[in-house]
Amino acid sequence: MARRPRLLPTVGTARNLLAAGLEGIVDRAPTGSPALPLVLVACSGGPDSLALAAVAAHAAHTGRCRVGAVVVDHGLQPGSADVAARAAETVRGLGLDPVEVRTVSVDRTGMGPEAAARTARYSALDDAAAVHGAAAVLLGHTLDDQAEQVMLGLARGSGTRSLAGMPGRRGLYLRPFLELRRIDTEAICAFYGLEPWHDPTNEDRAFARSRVRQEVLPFLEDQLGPGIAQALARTARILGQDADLLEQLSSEAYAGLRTEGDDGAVLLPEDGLRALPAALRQRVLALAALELGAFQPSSERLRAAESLLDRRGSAGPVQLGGKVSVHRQVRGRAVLRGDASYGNLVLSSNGSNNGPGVKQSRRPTQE
Ligand SMILES: Nc1ncnc2c1ncn2[C@@H]1O[C@H](COP(=O)(O)OP(=O)(O)OP(=O)(O)O)[C@@H](O)[C@H]1O
Repeated sequence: MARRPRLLPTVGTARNLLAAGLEGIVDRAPTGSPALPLVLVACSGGPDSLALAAVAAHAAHTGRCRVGAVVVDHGLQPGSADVAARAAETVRGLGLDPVEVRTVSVDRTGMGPEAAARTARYSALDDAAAVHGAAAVLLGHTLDDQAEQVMLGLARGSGTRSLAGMPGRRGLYLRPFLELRRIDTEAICAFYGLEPWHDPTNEDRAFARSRVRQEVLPFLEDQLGPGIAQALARTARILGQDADLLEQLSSEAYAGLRTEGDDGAVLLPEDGLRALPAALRQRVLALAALELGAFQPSSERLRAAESLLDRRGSAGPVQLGGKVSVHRQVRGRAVLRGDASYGNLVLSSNGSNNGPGVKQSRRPTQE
């Protein structure tokens, strides 16, 4: 009989990471209860999610939870159905139950292929979690994925939230392996005798992420010394905490400043906005835009909105996206005195509520 290799320290670390991630989720039900919570592994058949499935199968054997899996077939490459079927068979072999293959149709309108596949995948995972009443969905992202994400964010000139990378937990979704290296997930697969599938698109230089993985990070490691991936992941953790704080402070500031105008418009007093640090001012403007139904406005649009505070008299509108615009409204007396502190920034949806002196058809001050 083939002897099982000795337990790798990495396997122990991975089990501990998963146990920590599941804390507060699986310990709600008593051990052995018929209503054990179900955890679903989102499994592509690649090394990261296959290692996660194996480690999660071990968690199921401890009797604390049930573990199933969802394999999504994006149908984008020839043979994708076979890859999905093989992944499903492998995780069934690990004892996971239920195991589902979901075939999705990827709508690429207005999106790159990666983003379109991601959107379709998350919608399938959301649905599977709802159908099975899952307590959590596990994703196999590793420290290397996090480092690549931060690097790509730096290259785009992103802000704090984006540079904070992927969260360890958001809603139902958990990423217990964010502190593991990709090389570790390969070792875990080898330990369990699993043969992961290697996605050829991960090697495709047409994708910026592949170039970061294959060329940029190895180059930086060569030039700056080892540990660059860990350093980038550490930056993500630090910025994640900073972003949480900034978001909390801006929510509080928004609640303190916001009043309602006519037709559902949101009024923000200029003197209150000016008194805020710049980092909060733009976030407060973004919160108002989000409340009115815009997507997260770009930093250029937010800067343009903020610059209305430097104008004399009524000004704008500046478009913030999603039919939400902002204009500066100054009361008559204030215009005469040139006293900006008497004005409001008025955010409204559908171009309604463009205050005195601002014609609806006027072009945005800045895009
Ligand atoms: N087709 C899929 N079906 C189910 N889950 C998926 C699928 N593709 C990705 N995922 C989930 O999203 C995570 C990140 O996916 P991504 O494509 O960034 O990495 P990957 O290199 O494919 O990961 P892996 O090594 O697990 O295949 C995966 O670890 C997995 O949990």
